[in-house]
Amino acid sequence: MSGDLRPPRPATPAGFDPSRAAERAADPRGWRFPDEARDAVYRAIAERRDIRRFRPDPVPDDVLERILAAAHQAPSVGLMQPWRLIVVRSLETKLALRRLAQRERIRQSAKFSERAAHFLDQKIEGIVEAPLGVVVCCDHGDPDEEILGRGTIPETDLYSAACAIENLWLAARAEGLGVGWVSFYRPDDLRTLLGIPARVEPMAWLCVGWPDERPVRPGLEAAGWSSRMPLADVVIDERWPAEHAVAAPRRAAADPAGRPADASGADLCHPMPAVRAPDDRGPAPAGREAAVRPRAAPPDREAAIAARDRSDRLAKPAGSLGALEALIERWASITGAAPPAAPRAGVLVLAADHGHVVHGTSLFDARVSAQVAGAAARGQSAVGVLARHGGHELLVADVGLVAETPPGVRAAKLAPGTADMTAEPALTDDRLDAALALGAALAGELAERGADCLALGEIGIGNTATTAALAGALLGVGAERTVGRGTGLDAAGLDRKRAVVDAALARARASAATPATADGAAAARTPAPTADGAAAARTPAPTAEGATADAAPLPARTALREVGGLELAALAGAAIEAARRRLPVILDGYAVSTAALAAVGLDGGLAESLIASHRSAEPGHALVLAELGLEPLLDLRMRLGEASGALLALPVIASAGALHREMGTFAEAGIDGPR
Ligand SMILES: Cc1cc2ncn([C@H]3O[C@H](COP(=O)(O)O)[C@@H](O)[C@H]3O)c2cc1C
Ligand SMILES: O=C(O)c1cccnc1
Repeated sequence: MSGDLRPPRPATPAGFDPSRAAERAADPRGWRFPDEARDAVYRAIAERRDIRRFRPDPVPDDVLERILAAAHQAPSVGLMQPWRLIVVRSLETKLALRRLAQRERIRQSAKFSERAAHFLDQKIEGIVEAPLGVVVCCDHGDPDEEILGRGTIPETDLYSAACAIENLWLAARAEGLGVGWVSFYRPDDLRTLLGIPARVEPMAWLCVGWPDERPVRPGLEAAGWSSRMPLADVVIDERWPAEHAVAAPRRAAADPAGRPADASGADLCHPMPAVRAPDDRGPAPAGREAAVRPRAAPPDREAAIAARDRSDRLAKPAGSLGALEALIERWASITGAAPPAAPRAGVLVLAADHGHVVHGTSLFDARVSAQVAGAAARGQSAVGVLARHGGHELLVADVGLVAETPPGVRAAKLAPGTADMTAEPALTDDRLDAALALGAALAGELAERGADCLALGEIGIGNTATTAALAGALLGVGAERTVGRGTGLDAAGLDRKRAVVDAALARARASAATPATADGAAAARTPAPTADGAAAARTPAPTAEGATADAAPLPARTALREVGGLELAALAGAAIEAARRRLPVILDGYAVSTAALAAVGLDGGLAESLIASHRSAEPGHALVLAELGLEPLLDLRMRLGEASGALLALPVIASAGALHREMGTFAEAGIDGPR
């Protein structure tokens, strides 16, 4: 017993396992996992995929907690644990992020090939499809706090948070959960949406849910985009090789054999952060801004998923109907079903005049508005012909013509035109309210008469100048970006129109910034609170190219009141009413789309009910559509108005409906599915 003369074993140091030095020396590999467990780790790594399609089934809380705990076990420099994990379940938030991502995609679309655009499309849809969003943020904390290891490399907190993302991703794979990393948004947009403070970096939106695809190799590789580089290309012996001898590591070309390896799972492009202005789409604002309460019906996710599932089963290559598939899904999410094979539109064309035409903002005289409205009602103008041939019900209404209401046109005049927007607010608050209500009533009337959707149009000499001012006010940009030729102004006319629009914008911005007055109109002049509680007039907005805007955007109600017009305000009311009734709103050109942008400012939920028919030749239209996150179905370089573009898109919508409803599935048509 006393034969063992070795000194007593020192106690195991705190935080270590009980192995002895001799044991470790005898079996240096003794710390490894049993083979099966080790293989499972490598398998999770090798079979991790960036997932884009998700089932709607919920993720149980215990599974979610395990993957969040895995993220939280990531290594971090100085044990700073900078990650913050925001779990998002709200459909409203997911829809809002999808809009932001769509907006970025449209803004940057020129940079993408068709293939890239397709990948991004799918990625963006994943935001809404996945039951969960996990936003991984990095809290930079106090830069002066001493953190081990951060001294020379300040980005170490980001590196650490990236490890947390990978941990979550691998754990999710082991659980059978899919993760899709989305970074196609402006960080400031996401900050505003989720109330994230400026010192915190939103690094990734992770879509998390049960996958509705089980890819054996990366999507980008399957599409022949690129493939995993050989290990030897990325591992360097001892020293960086001389640059002239070996080309810098680059992405490998596609490997047609498709080795089962992964490529980047992250987005194709990371937009530079830019300052994004809050708008007035936050909580219902106080005072007059609140006159129109959010009323849009929520999207029907189940119907949208059912439509997508059917699209996938139809006898065609997956996704081959392109934008029509997105259209069908949107229609289903609005109405509960795919488009009918012959949708009947209620065509609402609202006519009014504009005070600023005295400055020569149109090639035509104000009296022409009523003449065109009369011709429309008689079936002689463009919308008259298209509505007749399409078999759609057409309602032309005078909501503010200077001339007498022509025969055949609904008499609903609120005023003989607007005031001159360069000199005073184009509308009073009461008139604006009346116009919103009138548009809603007219839309309701068409809905009651059985319309499947609402096609919106306008008539009003000078209304492209009003539209340019409204778009400028809503987007925080100047006339340079929003004014086009309208009915066909020459260069001098264009200059005149720009000057008028800039003058109106300057007056409107000054008026909106004026503090309270005794007449009680003050509430309406104060920028509405935004999602993060700040004033709307805080920061300039990014413009379509991502540059900084000229000025702070104005709240929608303020913008409508300051520049008008009566038909645009009534169109906004009509769009809101249609969305409440689950009717798709088919936008026409520049004027209608800008009215819809104002309507979205009054009721954010409306955005999901909009369908863009065409892109007008008016240059500002693209800006407005991008802001709405909408891609038009057609681009025919039209610049007519009246709802002509909306009616031209209806046969496309009808065809999408017919295809969706009447094509056979692979099984029905006896066609073999993909290998
Ligand atoms: C004959 C005629 C028919 C039209 N139909 C639509 N518009 C379109 O042009 C007008 C807007 O352009 P601007 O701002 O340059 O005046 C609106 O009436 C719009 O509906 C017409 C214009 C004219 C002249
Ligand atoms: O795009 C439009 O809506 C438009 C363009 C020019 C004239 N009227 C309307």
